[in-house]
Amino acid sequence: MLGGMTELTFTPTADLVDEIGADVRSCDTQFTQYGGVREFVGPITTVRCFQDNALLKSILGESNPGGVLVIDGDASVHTALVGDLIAELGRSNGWVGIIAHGAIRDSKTIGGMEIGVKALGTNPRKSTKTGAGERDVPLEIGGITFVPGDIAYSDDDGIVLVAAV
Ligand SMILES: O=C([O-])CC(=O)C(=O)O
Repeated sequence: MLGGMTELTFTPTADLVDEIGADVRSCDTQFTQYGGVREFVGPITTVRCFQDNALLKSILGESNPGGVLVIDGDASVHTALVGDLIAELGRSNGWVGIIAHGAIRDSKTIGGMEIGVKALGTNPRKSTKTGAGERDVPLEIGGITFVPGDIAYSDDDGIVLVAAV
């Protein structure tokens, strides 16, 4: 046994749409791929924070093999929510993906890392580090609700959510 964690099998998002049909939860937001991994799947943890990244950093500091962190930064690209150190922290703790409704920095380095990272854009400006924000809350992004525990499938075509069984 490997700690009881069952690895989820990646399925292309277009195949999921074909399987699920009209009720599919596919995110309309046009994210850019920045990570070295372009296809990932995993149960989501959620966090909402505005131009402040202390809370998301502490979450990515928790061991979560196979997990995907969805960050709602209210679409602000004024500051970077994730840089190479935070992305590496997540990768080293088993996280397979980070989806940031906001900006990142150190994009060149992140492009060589073994983790999926999607974001709206980049900005080298740092976020504040007060810890403000909320975790494990439903997030409305791109016309769908990201509910903690949902399974996110992410690839070059988009992001599809499936309820956990
Ligand atoms: O510390 C930050 O605000 C983000 C950062 O640069 C990193 O993760 O490397």
